[in-house]
Amino acid sequence: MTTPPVTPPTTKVRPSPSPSSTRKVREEKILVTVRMRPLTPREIGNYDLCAWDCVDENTIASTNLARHNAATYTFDRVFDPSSSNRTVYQLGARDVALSATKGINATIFAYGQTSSGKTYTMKGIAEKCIDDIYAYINNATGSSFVLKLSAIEIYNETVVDLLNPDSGPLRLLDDPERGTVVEKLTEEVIKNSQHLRHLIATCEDQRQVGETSLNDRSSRSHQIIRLTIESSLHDESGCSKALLASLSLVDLAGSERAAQTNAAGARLKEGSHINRSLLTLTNVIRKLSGGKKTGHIPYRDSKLTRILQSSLGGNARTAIICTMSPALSHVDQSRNTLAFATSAKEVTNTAQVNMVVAEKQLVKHLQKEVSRLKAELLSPEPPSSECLRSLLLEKEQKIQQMQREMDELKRERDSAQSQLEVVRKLQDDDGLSRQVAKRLSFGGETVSGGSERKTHRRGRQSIEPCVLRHEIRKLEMMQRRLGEEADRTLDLLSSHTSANNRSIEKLVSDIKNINASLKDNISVKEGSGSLEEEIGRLKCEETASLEEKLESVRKSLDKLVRGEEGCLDSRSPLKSNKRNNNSGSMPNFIRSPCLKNLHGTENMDPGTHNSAAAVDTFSQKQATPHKTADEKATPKSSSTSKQPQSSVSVKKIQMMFKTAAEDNYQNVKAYVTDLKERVAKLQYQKQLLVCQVLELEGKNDDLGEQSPLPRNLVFEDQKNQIIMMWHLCHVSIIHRTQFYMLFRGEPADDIYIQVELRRLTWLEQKLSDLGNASPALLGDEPAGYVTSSIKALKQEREYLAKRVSTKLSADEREMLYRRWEIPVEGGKQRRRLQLVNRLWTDPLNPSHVKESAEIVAKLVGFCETGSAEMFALNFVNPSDKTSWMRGWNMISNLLHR
Ligand SMILES: Nc1ncnc2c1ncn2[C@@H]1O[C@H](COP(=O)(O)OP(=O)(O)OP(=O)(O)O)[C@@H](O)[C@H]1O
Repeated sequence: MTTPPVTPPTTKVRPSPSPSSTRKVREEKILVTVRMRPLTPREIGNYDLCAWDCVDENTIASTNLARHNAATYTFDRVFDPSSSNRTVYQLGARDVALSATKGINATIFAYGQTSSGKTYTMKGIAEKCIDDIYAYINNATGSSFVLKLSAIEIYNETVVDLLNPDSGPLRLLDDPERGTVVEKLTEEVIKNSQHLRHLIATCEDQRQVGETSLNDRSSRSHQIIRLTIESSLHDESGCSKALLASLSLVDLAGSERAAQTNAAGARLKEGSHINRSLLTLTNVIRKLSGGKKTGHIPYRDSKLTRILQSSLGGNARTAIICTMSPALSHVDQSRNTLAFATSAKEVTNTAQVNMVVAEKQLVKHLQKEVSRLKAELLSPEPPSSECLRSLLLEKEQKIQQMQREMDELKRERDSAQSQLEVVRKLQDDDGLSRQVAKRLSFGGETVSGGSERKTHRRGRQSIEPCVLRHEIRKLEMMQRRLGEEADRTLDLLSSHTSANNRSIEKLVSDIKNINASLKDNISVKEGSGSLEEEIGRLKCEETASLEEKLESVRKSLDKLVRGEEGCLDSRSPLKSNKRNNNSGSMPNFIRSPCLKNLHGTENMDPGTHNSAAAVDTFSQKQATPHKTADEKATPKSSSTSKQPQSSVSVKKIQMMFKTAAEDNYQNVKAYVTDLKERVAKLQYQKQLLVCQVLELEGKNDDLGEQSPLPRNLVFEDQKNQIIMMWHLCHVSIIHRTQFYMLFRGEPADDIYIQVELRRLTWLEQKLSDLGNASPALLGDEPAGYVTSSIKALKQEREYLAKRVSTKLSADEREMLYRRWEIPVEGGKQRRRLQLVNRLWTDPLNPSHVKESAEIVAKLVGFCETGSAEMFALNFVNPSDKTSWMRGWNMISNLLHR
């Protein structure tokens, strides 16, 4: 199949400069779907359970999880493991992909942890896209199409041309018209669909070569295949009109890296690799999903987000297919994927048809536009009073809206303050404070990430003093940054105003004070001081003082904003009656530009000395608490009469509103919002930290004291955690059985339970670190340590299966086969193995666990009077395989007694 007449671009094409009203802008949310792949043979072999269920075509829910971990998510579409690539394409990508044939940019992403099926899905999507695009082209009459393909891979923030890998790393350039472009990127003109398929396969191969030469490179690199479609329509005059759009197919790196980086935050372990692009992608999505499009979106923080900027909240239609494994062992990663998908659902794009015109047409259009503007400029007609009135009205509305936002911010701040008060009070009350500490430190996110993540989940690990010290340092750093930021913002504000403004001076000195006090705090030497000192310092730290200072800054800002209102009010025919008490009564930086304009030389009132002096006198009056009778008697009109209002041209007033007021509103608003956000964040983090410190103190003080929870509840909770971790770490089922039978929650068992919990938590962390450090190992090639463990578990099951015939009577065997639904087919040996293979496979089902333990105990001949000391296992590094397996040897020795 060949493309109909290809028209090589004879003239350079540019985006159409036609007025926006003639270009249709389409606002729509990103299409977000989730695809759950089947369990892999490896996962099945590891007795992994399904942790998720596709409840209906939009909903996915956790299953097999404890109730407090249960969750339900809804998306535009959810694809269960039986869904084919065709279904996923048709319902999750087709509509978006085909937009590219109609001049609208389109992007399809696959996001998910490694081995969740991203590449599998994107290959299917690419295939189906090619079919559909060529079907469309073949049916379109009167148009000609030019298709071009480019492909890149981003690995370690290096961009490589997949169509010309020898070209080495490529640079990104900022093109004023096209946005970010990859310099010297090969773009192949496509001859036909076979050619396109061949080129895409070449890119895949290229990626595969990378994979073999550098281990798990594919799971760490992002691949972007971009198909550019230009469709041209020729009219009789010979001018051509064209639509130009691109379809980007993006296969992202395994998302566990983003999650890992997020979790660890600034405390990321040395040496671990950060995939900046993925982290930035999640940040960008998170910010955009908060409805922020005007604030700073960190597109420029990574190459991936720079290249795909238009696809994330910009001029494109976007579909994201989130892929996930159903396995219980990947439940955390799947949750991260679903959280990402949930954020992505909220992102809105503004796609539009990209019209391009030939140069001749463009020149014509621009000439017309120039003449129109010239005519407008030469027009002597001043703006009508109606026009002025509407301008004022608009400004007034802006002010009111800003006022409402300020009130809202104040309310939020007050509520944050009262929460802080509550926490402080709770600190005074020992008993209560510990409960709060528990709730806060186990329930929510802490300042730090990585290791605390486990603490939250298990709720059992203590926090190391050095960790807390580090957290405190981090808070201090953040405080310092806040101060610096405030300084910078203030400089910016000051640049808009007259130098003699007292309010600004006060603001400057307030912020300098804050900075000085912050620097004092930071002057404590890094690493010095004990934890107690840190806690003492933290407790008596002047949060309140920082707050007071910021409050003072805020008040200054409030004054400025009120002054701004006055500035406008004094000129507003609509508002001056309502608010003439305040109007024009405050010298301020918002007003200053107005005054500057008004007191310009051509409009200078001969009776006025100069504008700065006028402002100064005015501010002095304001500062004087008791006015003299004369001053009071001074008619208001006399001061306002000095304003050269009447002599100012309408155009100047317009200019004044357009520039000075607008700039100042935005600056004040952004500044206040930023301060508020940062203070709230710091307060929250401090609360968490204080609570953690309290908890630590409580643990240290009360070691041996009675737990606030009844013993049996604590034991049940710990037992369930242990059982789940046995399962996740593939621990010997004989070990599980003996432990389960021996320890029933007596006070003397505590130490063994604590040791087992710590051992398993550590082991699980270690295994997950190993897996995260080398994501390919989580796929079809699990880590050697895990493999050894699983192998040992299998051997143990085979061993136990042999004992079924000797240790159980025929009746007992039959009864068990019936109870455990072991099919009759397959012979005795097979049935025995099937029975044993089912033991200890459902950690969340207490009766299953109990029965499993009873059967294993019977098979091995355990009685409940075993020696507890055998459980004093060592903490060894799994890299030391032999010592790590020693626990196994102990168990197998038991078997051969
Ligand atoms: N929907 C599915 N149905 C059947 N098998 C699947 C499905 N999705 C993925 N697989 C299989 O799972 C394995 C991993 O898939 P794939 O390589 O696509 O994962 P990935 O997310 O791209 O991994 P990586 O990030 O490491 O590149 C492959 O063997 C693939 O064939």
